[in-house]
Amino acid sequence: MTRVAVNGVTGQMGGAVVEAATDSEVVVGFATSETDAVDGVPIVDPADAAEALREYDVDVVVDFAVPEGALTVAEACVEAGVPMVVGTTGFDDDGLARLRNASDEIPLLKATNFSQGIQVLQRLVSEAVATLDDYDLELMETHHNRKVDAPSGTANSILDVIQEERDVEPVYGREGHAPRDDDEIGVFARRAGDIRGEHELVLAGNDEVLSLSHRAEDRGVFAAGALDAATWLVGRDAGWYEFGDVVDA
Ligand SMILES: NC(=O)C1=CN([C@@H]2O[C@H](COP(=O)(O)OP(=O)(O)OC[C@H]3O[C@@H](n4cnc5c(N)ncnc54)[C@H](OP(=O)(O)O)[C@@H]3O)[C@@H](O)[C@H]2O)C=CC1
Ligand SMILES: O=C(O)C1=N[C@H](C(=O)O)C[C@H](O)C1
Repeated sequence: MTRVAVNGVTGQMGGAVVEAATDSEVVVGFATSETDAVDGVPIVDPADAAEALREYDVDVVVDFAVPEGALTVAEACVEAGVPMVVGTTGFDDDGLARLRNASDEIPLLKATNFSQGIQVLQRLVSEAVATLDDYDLELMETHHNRKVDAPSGTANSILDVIQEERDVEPVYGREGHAPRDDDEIGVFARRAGDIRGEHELVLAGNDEVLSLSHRAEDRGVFAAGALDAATWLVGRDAGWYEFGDVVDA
């Protein structure tokens, strides 16, 4: 069985990963709060992660935490020579560069969304934007009221896919006198209740509206995808990998 360490083990996604790990074994977790164990998984401070990765003979780390915590553990993975799956979102450019540096030394797979449906949505978005190349584009995402980063990592990834096809400028949450330019894309983030994650791209023009959307109904979908990615990553060469590499394999 693959021996997994979970970064952010006390969080919503950390708990979902522990629950979903039936074909792999979660042997240790990292979190800053002073808790000894979650569901029988011992918890270690991220500052001591490198030592714990060796002590618990970890094959791969699965991370759903906060950017600073993910970076601390990525550096521990480099020190201990352990592959890492990064699910945390909200990195700034410096954080992303530090992850890229880590991937020079270890296999590192980063995804803003571990659902297979979002993989397909991204392909559909690419085709729709390339084909309906003069339609207005508007991107919406909705998440639970505890989410701290906005727009979501997934919305930013969808925006990247769109910008590969068309030179559109994002306008975040319009207000006031804000007439629309042809080459802008409105981007909107809503936060409410316990909504697991919804994303929608609307393309409108030529007296018609096309809506491409995805809704996650349970965090288990992300946890299962991340664990699949973790198993796939063990034994790979150092480098930067994405969830599409796993799904297409
Ligand atoms: N890629 C994907 O498919 C998905 C990505 N996500 C992303 O995963 C991340 C976590 O989401 P979620 O579980 O809902 O958030 P939570 O707030 O529920 O959990 C965050 C976790 O991070 C821990 N943490 C805080 N600071 C540190 C640190 N310095 N080092 C290590 N751990 C730390 C917290 O525990 P403590 O305070 O005890 O340290 C907690 O366990 C977010 O960035 C979210 O966007 C979420 C779902 C799917
Ligand atoms: O914080 C969440 O919950 C989620 N975060 C990811 C994101 O920022 O895109 C993925 C998913 O939408 C759930």
